[in-house]
Parts: sequence; C-alpha cells; structure tokens
Amino acid sequence: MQLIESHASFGGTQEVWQHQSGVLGCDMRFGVYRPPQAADGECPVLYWLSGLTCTEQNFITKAGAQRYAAEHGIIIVAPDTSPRGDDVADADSYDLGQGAGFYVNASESPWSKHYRMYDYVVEELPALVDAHFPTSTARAISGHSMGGHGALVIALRNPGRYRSVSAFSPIVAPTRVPWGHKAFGAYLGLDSESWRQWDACELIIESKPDGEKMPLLVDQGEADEFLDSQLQPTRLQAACEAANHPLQLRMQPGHDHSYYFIASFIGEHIAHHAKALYR
Ligand SMILES: N[C@@H](CCC(=O)N[C@@H](CS)C(=O)NCC(=O)O)C(=O)O
Repeated sequence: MQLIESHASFGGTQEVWQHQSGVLGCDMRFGVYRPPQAADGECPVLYWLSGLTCTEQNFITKAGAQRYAAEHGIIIVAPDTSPRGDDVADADSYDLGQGAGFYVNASESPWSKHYRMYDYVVEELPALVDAHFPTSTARAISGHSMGGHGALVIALRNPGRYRSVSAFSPIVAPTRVPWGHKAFGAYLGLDSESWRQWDACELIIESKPDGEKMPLLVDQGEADEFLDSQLQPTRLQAACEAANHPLQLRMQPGHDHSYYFIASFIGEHIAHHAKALYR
C-alpha cells in the first residue's frame, strides 16, 4: 500500500492510498478520512460509493463530509468506481467501462477479466482497510446514483454485514432504465434473468418475509435531471410497500443530481449512520 495524499482536515487527515488489487487485477486508489478519534482507538467505517464518471476524488473533494466524520468519529472509505488502466477494457461513453463499474461482478468478455467491483467492495477492500487502519467491526454503506444502487444492493445482499445503509439519488431499478440496460447487457449478458440479483427493487420484492429488513434512508432531488429517466424512486417506494420493508424516501425540492445536493445532506446521513454505528 502506498500513501498518495495526506491532508490535515478537521483534526484528522484525509488520505488517498493506492494498492494492487488481486480481485480487479490492477492498481486501485481509495480515499480514507481518519477522524481525530482514530488516533486513540478503533472507529467504525462508512463505505461511500460514488457515481458515474467519478474516481476516489469526487466525494473527498466535494461532499464536505470530513467535518461530520470528525464530529462523530467515523472513518470514511471512498473507493474508485471501476478497475483502471491501459490494459483494462473501456468504452467511449461515460456510462460504460472505466468510471462505470456498477458494483457488479461481470460475467461477459471482455469485462469479466477486471470488472468485479462487487467482490472488491464487499471482500477485498474491507479486509485491506481492517488490516491497515484502526477500525472497529461496525460498518455502514452509502453512495450516490450508480453508487446508491451499489450501496443498496450490497447491503440487501449481505444481511448482518452493515449496521445501516443510505443513498443519494440511487438507481433503484437498473433492470428497468437505460443506464442499467446498457451496463448490465454488457457486463452480465443479454439474459436479463441474471440481472435481477443486482437490482435493489427486485431484491426487496424477492426477500424472505422473516429476513433482515434494514431501514433504507434515501434522499432524492426533485430537480434532478435524471429523476424520471434513470432513477424512478417511486419504484423503490412500491417495492418497499409491497414487501413491508422500511423506507424513508425524502424528496428534496430544488435539488439537482450534483455534489451540491450531496453536500447539503451528507451531515444528516452521517448522523444517521453514527446512530447505528455507535448504538
Ligand atoms: N452528465 C454527466 C453524467 C454523469 C454524472 O452526473 N455523474 C454523477 C454521478 S451519476 C457525478 O457524480 N459526477 C461527478 C461530479 O459531479 O463530481 C456527465 O456526462 O459527466
């Protein structure tokens, strides 16, 4: 592991680390905010998954999360959004290939060689983080847009692994919208039956009545340019109602899809996670 950046921030440090990922078969970078409390003992970890076109930089430079992570004593880990490198498959468009890993394990050539972001976020990255940073066993997960989809799917598929989950403007039903059709068609193949295990709404509808029902906190801007075409949060509302799954969906007037929206509510999300992480 190599330290790429370190900046003092709110009594802690915002760091960027690089490592060789065995799961993805390439070098990967991730941000780690180390709150002041981590100097004296173990802290819980919030994993943040960013959206299309992002690297590990977008969240750490734009969300303003450090102030709240320092206040609550939470380590925040923010990985890149796909495998990277000249020998990693890519596409010309912003919504497929590098910067658009969709937090799935690809089964189709040429993507299957490197695109295993689900295994990276669920297995390899937490093991690495736990080995190198003063983490407690308590974990939470959140994300934005494609990363909101990732956070919801990862939490729903791994009962007991996370204490809380939240999302900003998530792609709640990728099997039913253009971004998902394009990415899943490429990464998972044309048999859409295999897509359903990567769709938050499908996972909720298919969940066992007596399984874990972790409450979902979702913020969505009403002026989001992708609201009707790609995000469609009413699908999540309907799935949660049908399956009796607790959901707090907050429609936020005037807000768009950008990090200005995330910065406006990240403090409330971190407070929400802190309650579960320090319960
Ligand atoms: N219109 C955008 C679509 C991509 C987009 O809005 N990405 C969101 C996540 S889905 C984002 O976080 N962008 C980076 C940023 O705002 O810093 C583009 O073509 O770049």
